[in-house]
Amino acid sequence: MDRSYDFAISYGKIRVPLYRVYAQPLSGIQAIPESTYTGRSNILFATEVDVEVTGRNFLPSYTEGDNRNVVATDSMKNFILHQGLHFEGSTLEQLLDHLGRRFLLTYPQIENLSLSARELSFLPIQRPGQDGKGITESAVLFSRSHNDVAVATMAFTHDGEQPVMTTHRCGRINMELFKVTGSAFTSFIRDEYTTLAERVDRPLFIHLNVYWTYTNAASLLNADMSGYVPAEQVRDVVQVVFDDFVSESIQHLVHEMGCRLLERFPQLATVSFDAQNYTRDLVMTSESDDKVKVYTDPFTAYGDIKLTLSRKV
Ligand SMILES: O=c1[nH]c(=O)c2[nH]c(=O)[nH]c2[nH]1
Repeated sequence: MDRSYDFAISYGKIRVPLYRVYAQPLSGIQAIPESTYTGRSNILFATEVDVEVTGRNFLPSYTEGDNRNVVATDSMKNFILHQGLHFEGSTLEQLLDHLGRRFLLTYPQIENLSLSARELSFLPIQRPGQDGKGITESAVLFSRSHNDVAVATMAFTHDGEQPVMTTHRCGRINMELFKVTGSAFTSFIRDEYTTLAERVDRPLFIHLNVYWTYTNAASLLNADMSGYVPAEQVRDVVQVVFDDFVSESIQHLVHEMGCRLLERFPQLATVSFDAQNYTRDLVMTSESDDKVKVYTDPFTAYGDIKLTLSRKV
């Protein structure tokens, strides 16, 4: 039998949980008008890391059962956890850069590597100050948050002896934003398939992922964090735009968000959005006050709107 097929192969480990305590605090962040965020203590720096190896030299592990160029995914997990202790940075991206370079130096057998990190969000609990005055944040107790989180992905390869980063993408995912008034969707194509009413003012509920890349990856990794764009600030800009902007559609909204982000952060090259439409269906309007309404979940399929804005070169 002829078995000369084309191959697309990769292997790795997904969701390696890493809880590093007392990592380097994140400071030196430029403040922006839309956000109070200027850094974090990193007393608890928690993330899940994915590692994916690509290349050709481990093809024999598939075709012949020859594992001589295979790094056991269990060793990858141990390597990540071990490096967690040596990590001296303060961001997800610095962690991936640290891991990527060391993976390639440690395992020359690995041709190309993609690493992703997803924040495991923990927020300090609020409590009365030790002096009995005011409310302060605990320095030891953190509450797991299942809100939106920061993500990052980086790819690495060898340039001679040296590991190099080839691509990067940062992000904030799982935002869920409900705006009760100030969003429209009208004047779309109407034909025999149209049941949707024109809505000059709809309650717009979206699930939103935002991603961005830098023009120069150095501003992303510099120890001087003045060019770093924290995912929390991106979230805050996106939220403020949604709050302010009366959109004609989600397409219109994400375009405005994208323009505002590229204006706010000149160091960024691209911003991308994946927005899902979870707009609720109207059930009833109050007879005495037409601002007061009840909505319920809509039909379970949802619209999916995507956009990438790139600065012209
Ligand atoms: O913002 C929207 N964009 C669409 O393309 C669309 N399509 C739809 O049915 N509702 C909406 N809302």
